[in-house]
Amino acid sequence: MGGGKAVQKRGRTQRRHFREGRENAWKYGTKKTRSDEGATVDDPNPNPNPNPSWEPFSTQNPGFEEYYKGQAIVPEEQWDEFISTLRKPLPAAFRINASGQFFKDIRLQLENEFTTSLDTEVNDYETEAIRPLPWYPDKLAWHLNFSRMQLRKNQTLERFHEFLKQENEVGTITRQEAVSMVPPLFLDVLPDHYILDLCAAPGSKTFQLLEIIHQSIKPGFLPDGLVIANDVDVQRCNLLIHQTKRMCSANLIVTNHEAQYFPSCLSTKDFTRDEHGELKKDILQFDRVLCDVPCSGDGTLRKAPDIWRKWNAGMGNGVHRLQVEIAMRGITLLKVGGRMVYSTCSMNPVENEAVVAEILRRSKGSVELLDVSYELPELVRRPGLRTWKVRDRGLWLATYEDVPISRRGVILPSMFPCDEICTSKFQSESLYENATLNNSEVKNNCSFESVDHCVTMDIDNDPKKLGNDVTLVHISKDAEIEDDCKVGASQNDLDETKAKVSSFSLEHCMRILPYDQNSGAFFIAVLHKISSLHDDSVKAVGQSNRRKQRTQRSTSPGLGSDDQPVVRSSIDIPQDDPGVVEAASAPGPTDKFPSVKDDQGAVETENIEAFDNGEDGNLETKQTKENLVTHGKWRGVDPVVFFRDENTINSIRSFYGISDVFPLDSHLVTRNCDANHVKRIYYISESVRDILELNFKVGQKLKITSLGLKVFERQASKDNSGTCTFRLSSEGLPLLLPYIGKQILSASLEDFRHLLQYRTIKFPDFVDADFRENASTLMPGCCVTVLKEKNKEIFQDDSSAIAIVCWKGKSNLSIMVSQLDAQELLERLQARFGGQRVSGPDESDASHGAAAELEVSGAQVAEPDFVE
Ligand SMILES: C[S@@+](CC[C@H](N)C(=O)[O-])C[C@H]1O[C@@H](n2cnc3c(N)ncnc32)[C@H](O)[C@@H]1O
Repeated sequence: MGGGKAVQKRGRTQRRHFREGRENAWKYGTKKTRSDEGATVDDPNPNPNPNPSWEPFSTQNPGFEEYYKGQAIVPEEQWDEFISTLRKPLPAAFRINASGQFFKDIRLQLENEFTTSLDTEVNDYETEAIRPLPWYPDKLAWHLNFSRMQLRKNQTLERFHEFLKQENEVGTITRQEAVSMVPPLFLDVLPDHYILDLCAAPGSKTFQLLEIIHQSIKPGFLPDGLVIANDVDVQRCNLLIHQTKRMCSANLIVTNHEAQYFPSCLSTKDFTRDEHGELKKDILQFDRVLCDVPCSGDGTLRKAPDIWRKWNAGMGNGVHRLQVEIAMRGITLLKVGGRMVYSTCSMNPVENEAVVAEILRRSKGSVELLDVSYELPELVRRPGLRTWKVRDRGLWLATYEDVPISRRGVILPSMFPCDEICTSKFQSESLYENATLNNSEVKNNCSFESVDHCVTMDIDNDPKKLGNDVTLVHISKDAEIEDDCKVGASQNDLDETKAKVSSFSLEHCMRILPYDQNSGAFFIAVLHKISSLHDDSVKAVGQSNRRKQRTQRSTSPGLGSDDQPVVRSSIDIPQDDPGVVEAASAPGPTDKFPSVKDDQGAVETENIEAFDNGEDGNLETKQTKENLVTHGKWRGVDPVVFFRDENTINSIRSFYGISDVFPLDSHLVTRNCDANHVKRIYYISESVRDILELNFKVGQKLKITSLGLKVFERQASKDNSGTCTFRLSSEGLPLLLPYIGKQILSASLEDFRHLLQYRTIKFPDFVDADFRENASTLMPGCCVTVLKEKNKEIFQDDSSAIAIVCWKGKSNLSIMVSQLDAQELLERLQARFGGQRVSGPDESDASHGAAAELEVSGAQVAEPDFVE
């Protein structure tokens, strides 16, 4: 535990240093710093400071300039504009959460109130202070013509800053780099799509994907599709869980796998026939796959200027192979007819065009690169390159033949723009076998902090907040970065005529450059799977998968059913499915797992659940305990179990009068096998349930770290008589609201506001006599209060219905809404219905609140948020 605290403290100090350093970079602008002096082309940092985190960031790196000039990434005459834009701070951007109840109000507020007031106040800017991004649909994404630092420092922007902070925290907006919003838009997602986000953390694109599938779904209904968001890094998975929790989706599964080995889930046990008599395969394949792969991150230079100092050509080379493997796994898991987007926040052709070309080469006509020039026409982008070079240890290499033998394990044929046939010439296993960069080596070689091109919230100074600084752990590996620049003294005599031009139509790829629309840089390619992959297309990847599995088997004793021999069934298993494991010997659908108790007891379970809920206090406990569970199938992650305790389900249904139309059976899950000790119950959509059942059939190959929407939480009150043991959760309320028939009140605007303002109100203090009466005669315990709008009947399934979870005590009614959410709701009500701006109990003279007796106290009843 102590260790955990120390780590936390160190993390905070590091983050503070990082922020200070970053701000200095902008303070000093592009002025030379000491570390720039005497820098040569091949030595970007000749004067390494013993404490580099204190050094103001240099925005110079001659190696960088030479590399990208050499790659002709921009026309020569535009170079100065390109490089000077890279040295300027990145303007902030954010998205409005389109599935939020108040998204139209927020958009209106931006269009009217803020656009005008900011333009007037901030008069030293030539262009508009804020504007919607022209290429983002429905004015849902906005660009600020000032940086995050200016936002923090400028007094006239303070109110806007406060607005952004609050809205981001409650989840109505998400701060995200503009270019990072692009890839999901090219996926062409529909609400019934099964989507796999292979490298998903910290989750900004996952959030977008969820928004798209939830759009236009009526309250009380769920989309048919789902998103599986995967990331190899468990800590970053937790950021993703935190980030996407604000979306309140029952259609999300978060998994923790190396994307290149993302499991195949194919059950050969329960094959059924469809209406045409065809065998229906029970297999996990996706309509859409997003491969937003780890990369060198030099497209985020404007946001993370420390990359200037770290950048070298080896970073892109070092991550190329992993990128190809992840992309090929994505293609393999994609349904025929499906679409995959490959993207990076790097400008480097070795990480971009070279990877796309290798996908096309390996898939031998089964995959095509789409021309999407007609989509998002207002987004300025440049065509992909057809020719490029590779740089290794100070040498430019035009073709693979130029690679010294000693470097052939690191510099791969697929990094060059060779044609389709060059694969067979080069793709011998031995070459790839030699390239043994594993994930941790890759981590050391590339700047993972920059891959976080989502800015969760970095505009205030709270170190507990999530932001791009969270990934600082990956910085400071400079010493381990193979500095290619130090080896070769200067340019070699490259015979430019030898450089090949790719035979693929790589101009269909898109490169977004910073100076075109004052943004960061990004690379996007849209691929379409025309037919199943040929057997040997996946061979390279498949073989390495099996090699990997063999290694795992020999090193980790408790791999569970993943550890079964690979058995192919006689039934037609798609060829593009490496690592298929027949499910015959796996447990059938069940809600108990024999190994669970052995691996982790209930205590561990509860801790992980708590962590899942963003209760930071439990993080250390979880981490400490997790250390104990270092092996075994679950390795620190609790398995998911269906919650089928009929007594509890019936009592919940009856207490809240939940209509029979709303299915609870087989849609509720927990992470605790012991029904008597379950603390939280989650709701899963039909699509998620199907995947979960398939996962059971195949022996739980998917390592699920989170899924579902929290709908009920256990409570214990002073007086248990007649009260349901589970209360409603705020996250789940919008889904359940249309089906709730009991324990529901409708309040006038005045009483509703008072409740939000004072949090607890004694019955006689309510203004509306009917409300007073109804509230006092309700069963004690959890209940719902819906706002009764003037001249409007309450329609609970009306998407505009505003409701909150409350607690009915002996003599008062209290809200079970966090302070921040209450404040936000008060402001939304004020914006929508007018009236005075009121604030929560902290700022007011809480006479009602002070007088009220808080009967929901007793720490077990509510989360700290709800207990005053
Ligand atoms: C570019 S970031 C993804 C950003 C994310 N898509 C978003 O929009 O928020 C790349 C992610 O890949 C993850 N990663 C690195 N290697 C991986 C691997 N082998 N398999 C899966 N994820 C990996 C990193 O942990 C990192 O979170």
